[in-house]
Amino acid sequence: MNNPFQHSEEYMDYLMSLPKELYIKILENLFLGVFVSDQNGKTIYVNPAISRHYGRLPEDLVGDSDWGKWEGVVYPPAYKNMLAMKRPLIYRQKNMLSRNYMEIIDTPVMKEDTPDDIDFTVYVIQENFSDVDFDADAKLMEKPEKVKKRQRRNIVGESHAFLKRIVELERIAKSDMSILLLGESGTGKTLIAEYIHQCSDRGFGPFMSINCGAIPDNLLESELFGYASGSFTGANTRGKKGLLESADKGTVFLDEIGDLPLNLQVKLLHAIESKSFLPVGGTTPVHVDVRIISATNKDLKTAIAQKTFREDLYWRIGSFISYIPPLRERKEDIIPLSLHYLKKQNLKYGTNKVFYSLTLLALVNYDWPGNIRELKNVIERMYVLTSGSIIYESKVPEEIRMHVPRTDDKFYYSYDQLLDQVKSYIIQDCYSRRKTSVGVAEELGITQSKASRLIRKYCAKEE
Ligand SMILES: Nc1ncnc2c1ncn2[C@@H]1O[C@H](COP(=O)(O)OP(=O)(O)OP(=O)(O)O)[C@@H](O)[C@H]1O
Repeated sequence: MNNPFQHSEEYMDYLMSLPKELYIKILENLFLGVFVSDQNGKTIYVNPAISRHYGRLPEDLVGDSDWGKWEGVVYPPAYKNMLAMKRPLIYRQKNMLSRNYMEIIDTPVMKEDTPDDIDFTVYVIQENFSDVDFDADAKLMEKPEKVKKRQRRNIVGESHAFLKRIVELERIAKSDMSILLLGESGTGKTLIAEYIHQCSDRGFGPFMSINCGAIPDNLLESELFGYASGSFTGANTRGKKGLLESADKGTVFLDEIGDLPLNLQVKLLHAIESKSFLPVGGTTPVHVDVRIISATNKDLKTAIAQKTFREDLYWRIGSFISYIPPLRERKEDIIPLSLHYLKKQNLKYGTNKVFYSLTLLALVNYDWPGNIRELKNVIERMYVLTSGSIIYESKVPEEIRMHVPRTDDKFYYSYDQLLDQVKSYIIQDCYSRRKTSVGVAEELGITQSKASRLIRKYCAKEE
């Protein structure tokens, strides 16, 4: 297609005078994924944003004309249709890494002298933004100091599933509403609770947290509410402030609230409603001004039905309820989080280690039952185990490397794609152990030339 918007000669001259580095920087910093293929379908340019969608590094894709590799992550392929129609195509594809839909625009650029021939094709890829709360983002833009705060914190996440919650919580932070964070262990509830506190007007006040499930019941009451002098044997004679009092003008984070014993649930409910309570053994009420943020990975609705959690307390602590999705439901965050934790290790030890692309792919394909806590541990472990500068897939713990993605979504993988994935895992695993095509051929009972071909296909860089 010829570009209908032709520049004037002067403007063209101006564009030509700009340094090449500027164009590279612009493309490299685009949030949208861009890649370009030549007239034969060979990839000639890939920007870093593509890694977010495909879990592969640009350098691993450039020079590649094996569309099967791309089709393995995006379904259905539309490239051939675009070539036949010779006009821009706009369509949606399901990203096989994140399971989200992406919007893609393929634009063929025709040759100047033979306008029927494609010179190259530009592909622009973006997530589906339909569920983004643009109003909330616009409000944040009006308040640069808030955005700065957001950047200051160590909260990493680019998926809409995650960003949507964060933007919502940033808004709620300003009010004094109680917040209940629900989500599996390791999803970042504690980190987010601290962030809410930072974003709130209480940010300069204290942030006190307690794990209700980790402290024996008999100590929990005095930890929370403090005790009066001489209230029990062994107690400090001057008495002790409890967590609620220490957090006055700040925020109290009650982690594992589902483990709070029933008698303390009653006392907590009363303290929240009257903004005062009696310390253990005390007779004078203590008045406090605190905001309560709670978290649990338990199903509180079931606990209410089983009468182990009070419904009135549930509504008190959960004026706003936010569900922090597990990592397997926001796979787009795996690569940014992995890079974040690798960067931290590099900074700590003054090194410059990088991931091999298949390492990242293996991480993305795993379900992470321990969520971000597990991911962080795995990155730190791989970092320590790598003596060179590239963290190869062989350093990924075996249970993660051998994990074949779930296939409960039938539309998700075709039979051929599934077969290809399995082949890829077998070859990669065998090659990471045997190191040579002779070894792979021997172990799998195939000819060496077939082994070499499969290694080139599935572990291209390592051969
Ligand atoms: N979005 C994030 N960006 C960077 N690091 C994160 C993020 N979310 C969580 N982490 C890190 O993952 C680890 C676990 O997070 P956190 O303790 O907040 O989870 P949790 O949901 O409170 O877990 P639990 O329910 O077991 O208490 C921490 O080291 C935290 O710093």
